[in-house]
Amino acid sequence: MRVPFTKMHGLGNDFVMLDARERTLPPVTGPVAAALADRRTGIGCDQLILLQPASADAPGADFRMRIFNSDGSEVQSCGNAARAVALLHGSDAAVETAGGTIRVSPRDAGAEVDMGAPRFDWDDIPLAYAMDTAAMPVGWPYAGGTMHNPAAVNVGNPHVVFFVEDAYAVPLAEVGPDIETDALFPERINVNVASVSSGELTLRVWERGTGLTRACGTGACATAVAAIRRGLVQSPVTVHLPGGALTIAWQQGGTIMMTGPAQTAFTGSFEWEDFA
Ligand SMILES: N[C@H](CCC[C@H](N)C(=O)O)C(=O)O
Repeated sequence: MRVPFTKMHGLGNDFVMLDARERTLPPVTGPVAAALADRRTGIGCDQLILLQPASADAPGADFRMRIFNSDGSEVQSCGNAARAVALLHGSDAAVETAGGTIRVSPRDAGAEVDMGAPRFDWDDIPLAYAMDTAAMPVGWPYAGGTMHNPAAVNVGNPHVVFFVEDAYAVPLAEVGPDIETDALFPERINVNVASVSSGELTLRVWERGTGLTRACGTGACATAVAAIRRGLVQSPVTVHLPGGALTIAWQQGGTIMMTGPAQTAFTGSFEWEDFA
């Protein structure tokens, strides 16, 4: 079966988009997603995004977005892909995800997304046992220092956020995998390292199931919420990632609004049987 795809990205966090809202595709499994995501033997992407008709679980949604990391793991949310979906869909939409229903609105060269409300309870992250998620009594050493007292936030998917002097001084490719797979995080975790300067955030992310990416929308949301909770910045806040900047707005008790760019790189097609 010949299958069309659209290659898109949000600040360099890239996606292969499969649109099965009006056509039937064979089941997308973890191994198929990982094969398509492979940058040498497949199309290559950080995440594979599958659009389908909304399920009965989300009556108010216009359609469903499923997210597969490049390791094939299916996860609950993807902020940069939400903006790409807004661009692809071309109008406002309520989008069902495993992390809850989000609302996307195309904006000039990008989109605004209501990512829903963050959750902070230890068992909502989830953590393996009870702990204060505003400043966790844990630390991880790395060559040259120790990162400690992170925050944990669930923004549809799980994030741990470390605030450090210089986000670019942390060897994130070394310490990220250890934290991602620590037993404290039964569903693994996305690892955010951020620094604060002039009321803005500088952020780098080791993504669960993918590794270092040029940008992470949910990471920007989680980090902004954690920084606002700690009084380090005010809302709305600009978050500078390696691939570019996002604007995140949030007030205690409300939902997270993320605004930023999204782009289409190219379109193509592939033979399903070559990857299944
Ligand atoms: N790696 C994430 C999914 C992709 C999130 C990221 N690409 C974004 O823009 O939010 C996870 O396992 O929860």
